[in-house]
Amino acid sequence: MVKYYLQKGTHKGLYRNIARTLKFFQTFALLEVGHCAIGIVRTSVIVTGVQVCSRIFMVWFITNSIRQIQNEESVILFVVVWTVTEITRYSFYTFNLLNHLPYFIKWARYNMFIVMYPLGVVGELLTIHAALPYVRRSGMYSLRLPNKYNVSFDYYYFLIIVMLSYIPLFPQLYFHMLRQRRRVLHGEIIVEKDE
Ligand SMILES: CCCCCCCCCCCCC/C=C/C(=O)SCCNC(=O)CCNC(=O)[C@H](O)C(C)(C)COP(=O)(O)OP(=O)(O)OC[C@H]1O[C@@H](n2cnc3c(N)ncnc32)[C@H](O)[C@@H]1OP(=O)(O)O
Repeated sequence: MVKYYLQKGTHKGLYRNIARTLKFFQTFALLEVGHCAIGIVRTSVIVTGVQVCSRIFMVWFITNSIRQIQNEESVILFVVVWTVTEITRYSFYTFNLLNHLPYFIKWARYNMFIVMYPLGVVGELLTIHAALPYVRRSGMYSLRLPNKYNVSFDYYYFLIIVMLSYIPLFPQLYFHMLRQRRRVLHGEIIVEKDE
């Protein structure tokens, strides 16, 4: 991403450039949910599931599907935030497994989210908001009556519901991380409700 920006001097076209890699790795992250479900990783399936599904949704059903929004600054915002977050998170896992975890990586894993999570949410919500006019105009992924299934679905309103669902869901993820932070950095014993 940095190389692209330095070479082109603009963020326009950056999403197209990284789209294939982004789609591959974000989809691959579904394995993380499986790992929690079968107990390889000791963390909440619900928290991990919401996190992974919201990203897959952003990648496939918003950014990849609506070409007109791919050059929005908000797309770059959430992509940069996800990237920085995952570099830190996977460095943490790797060094942890090697039993040589530098304190600054542990510190970064359990502090950076305080700023990165809200920034990621802002990027995602602004991107969905930017998509709304195109979705309304094109009627994409919508099913209008009459049809042979006798079912109607309006993707435009679905997106509004998705945006509203951040209000109850995001605090759950954020407080989960705050609890993890207290456990790992301050040694507090925390009992998760959904475990
Ligand atoms: C149909 C559409 C639906 C849409 C719905 C929309 C609603 C959306 C609501 C809100 C969406 C928010 C969107 C935001 C997205 C962003 O990412 S913004 C960027 C900032 N993001 C973050 O900072 C993410 C922070 N969150 C997390 O990291 C997560 O909560 C988590 C990864 C999902 C879970 O982490 P946690 O419970 O803290 O578990 P860990 O501590 O990481 O792991 C537990 C133990 O397991 C070990 N481990 C885990 N994975 C691995 C691995 N791959 N390899 C090796 N080891 C692993 C880990 O070391 C821990 O071990 P111990 O320390 O021994 O316990």
